[in-house]
Amino acid sequence: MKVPIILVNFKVYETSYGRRGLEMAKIVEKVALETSTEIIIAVPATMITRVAESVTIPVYAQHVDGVPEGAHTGAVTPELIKDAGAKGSLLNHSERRVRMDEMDDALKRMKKLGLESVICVDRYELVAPMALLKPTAVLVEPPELIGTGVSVSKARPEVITSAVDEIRKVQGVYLIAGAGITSGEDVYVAMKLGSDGVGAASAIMKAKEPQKVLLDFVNGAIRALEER
Ligand SMILES: O=C[C@H](O)COP(=O)(O)O
Repeated sequence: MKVPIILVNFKVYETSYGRRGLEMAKIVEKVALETSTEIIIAVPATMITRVAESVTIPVYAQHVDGVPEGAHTGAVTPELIKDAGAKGSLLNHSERRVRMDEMDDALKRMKKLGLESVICVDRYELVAPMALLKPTAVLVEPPELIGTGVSVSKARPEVITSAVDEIRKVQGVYLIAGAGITSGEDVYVAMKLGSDGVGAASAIMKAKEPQKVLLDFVNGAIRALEER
């Protein structure tokens, strides 16, 4: 994982799967290559192999289950996503919670498999406790702003600054901010407040011109880094 971190969560938007999902992955790859910036995409589990075989950017799962191998119908385990070609996964997104004991187990197995991990939390108070589990990054997102187009950078900047204070208590874990990130300015502000990057979904997945939006994001991130 490299700073600036830009993580595009495909969720299950209609642009996330099939031919359109593949096209979206290619668009993200194009922007990543053109700007020499790493952009991570978290795709539906059913798309991991197809996408990972088609693009050079890091492909993540959106969720993993901490259940052991064996009789667990429908589970998506760390071993399965690794085998499918994923480089990492989100864990505990507010739209896909994971029980604490399962998260701990999933994380241990992900580390063993060399997979990156992004634990999502819905409030800054959970940043340090989750960072102590030593994921690659913690993603803080106020759930009420997710998908609204009203960014955490503008509406709840104190969430980012408090989360930055929390992540500093633990060495070697990145902090990502998300929820409602819509423009390069939102990315710029999130990073100026001290985050290592952003997570975003709707602004890109629902955009008429996702390439333009993403390019704006990357430019905002680069501008913030240059001013550090
Ligand atoms: O993982 C991504 C977040 O839930 C942000 O979603 P959003 O950009 O649609 O607000």
